[in-house]
Amino acid sequence: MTRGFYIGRFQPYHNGHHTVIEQIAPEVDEIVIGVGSAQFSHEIENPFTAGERVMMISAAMEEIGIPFYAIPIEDLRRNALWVSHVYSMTPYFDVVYSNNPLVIRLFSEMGMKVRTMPMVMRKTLSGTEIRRRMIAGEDWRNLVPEAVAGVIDQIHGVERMKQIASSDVI
Ligand SMILES: Nc1ncnc2c1ncn2[C@@H]1O[C@H](COP(=O)(O)OP(=O)(O)OP(=O)(O)O)[C@@H](O)[C@H]1O
Ligand SMILES: NC(=O)c1ccc[n+]([C@@H]2O[C@H](COP(=O)(O)O)[C@@H](O)[C@H]2O)c1
Repeated sequence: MTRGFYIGRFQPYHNGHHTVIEQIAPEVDEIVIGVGSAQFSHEIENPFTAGERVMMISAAMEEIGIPFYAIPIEDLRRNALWVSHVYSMTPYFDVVYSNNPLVIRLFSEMGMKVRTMPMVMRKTLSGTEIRRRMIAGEDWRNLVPEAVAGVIDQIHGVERMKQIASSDVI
């Protein structure tokens, strides 16, 4: 039994994340998905709650069909303790998948096996670009799995983003 760990903020979960998970799936029996910066929501950079992000991930994972756990993980102001904090919240895992230099360093220093994944269409498949498009009223739906667009509609996510963006200016 091999378990992989993949962490992100998933603000929102998009097709870049989905492609990474499709690539991880054949290499492991189960995936532990860490929903990072879980304490943040209703901010321009972090509009969605951890629970909403769990809904997006769960909806998207249905079409991949591998057993998974989506686990919210709050940030900790002590990088040296963060890996232990993650371990305390998750099922055991054997390998970490990340492109985040700090995540790679912290897990590597603890002796964990870490794999990086190629970036996919990074100009458009980025949370930052998708949030920008949502606020600007541009098309973002083709950048996320259909099931994720459904969750964002259900929670009136775009309306929230626009409202947060306008009150940020005031
Ligand atoms: N297009 C992509 N292709 C492959 N990996 C990606 C892509 N976008 C993000 N990732 C990776 O997925 C993990 C989680 O990313 P994250 O949730 O921060 O998304 P993001 O698009 O980078 O978000 P933001 O723009 O809000 O910072 C990171 O390791 C990141 O490098
Ligand atoms: N000290 C900490 O709290 C700490 C350290 C490293 C990564 N993280 C979190 O892990 C996640 C990494 O995801 P990204 O690769 O999407 O940035 C983020 O939510 C980040 O805040 C937290």
